[in-house]
Amino acid sequence: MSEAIDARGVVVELGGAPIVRSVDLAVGEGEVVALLGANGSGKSTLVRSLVGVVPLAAGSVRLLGATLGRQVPWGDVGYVPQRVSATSGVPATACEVVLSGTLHGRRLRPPRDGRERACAALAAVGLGAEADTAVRTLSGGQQQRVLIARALVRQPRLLLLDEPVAGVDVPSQQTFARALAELAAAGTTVLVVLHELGALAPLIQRAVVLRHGAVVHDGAPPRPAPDHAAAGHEHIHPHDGDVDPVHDESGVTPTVRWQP
Ligand SMILES: Nc1ncnc2c1ncn2[C@@H]1O[C@H](COP(=O)(O)OP(=O)(O)OP(=O)(O)O)[C@@H](O)[C@H]1O
Repeated sequence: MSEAIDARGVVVELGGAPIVRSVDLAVGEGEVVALLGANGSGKSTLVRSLVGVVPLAAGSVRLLGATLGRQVPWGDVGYVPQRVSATSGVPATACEVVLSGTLHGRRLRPPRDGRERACAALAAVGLGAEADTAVRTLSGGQQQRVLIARALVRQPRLLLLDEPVAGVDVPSQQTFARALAELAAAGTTVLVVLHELGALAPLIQRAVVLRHGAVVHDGAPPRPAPDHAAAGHEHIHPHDGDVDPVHDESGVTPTVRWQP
């Protein structure tokens, strides 16, 4: 299996402090991997370094077989940052924002079927009825879904999502999970930062857990104990192995919450 992401010895320093500490991360083509960890463990910073938004202090990254830089086929890469208000001041409709996702490199005009594809991508995140709505009038959660649709419309080979469903209502999470499942079935590689697996749990094949900027677990995703997963309860379960997958920064409290 060739690697869609091949990161070796990645170190990121921000404000003079090491935030990501010598991370090796290989994600094979077609894999769906969750990046987990407590607040401040470096998940966003790692993902940002993988797409070149923050510079590497050391190490190397290859995406889709190319060294990070202009050689990467960016048209095949979708990236949705953690919720930002980047769209809130933009006088554009949801459809127009999504259409901009089809533009990259030398492609300066949307494809002929652009609107159709944009509408399909909006429908995939539960916003089919909002295509012509000005994004600035949408809620924060809806704007985040517009950005997800903007990444989906590329029909990317590699999709990096930073907490895509944080603050999104459960039905919309499920709609999004279905869209992601379709992409994954079509062979798209997905690296998704999550606090909880939630609606995406059935898709996640592997979990990488960061703590203090270093990988402390890379393997099976945390899963609920079946006899405890009664509806309406929130449970905390350590992983089956000898490593608890997510701790708070004190290293004491497991914080993998399973919501049935
Ligand atoms: N630009 C910056 N300058 C200095 N420190 C930063 C910067 N950006 C992030 N950090 C610090 O890096 C650490 C990791 O942040 P990061 O956002 O990557 O963590 P995270 O695991 O994604 O957290 P969360 O789950 O809260 O989003 C935090 O301590 C944060 O304060």
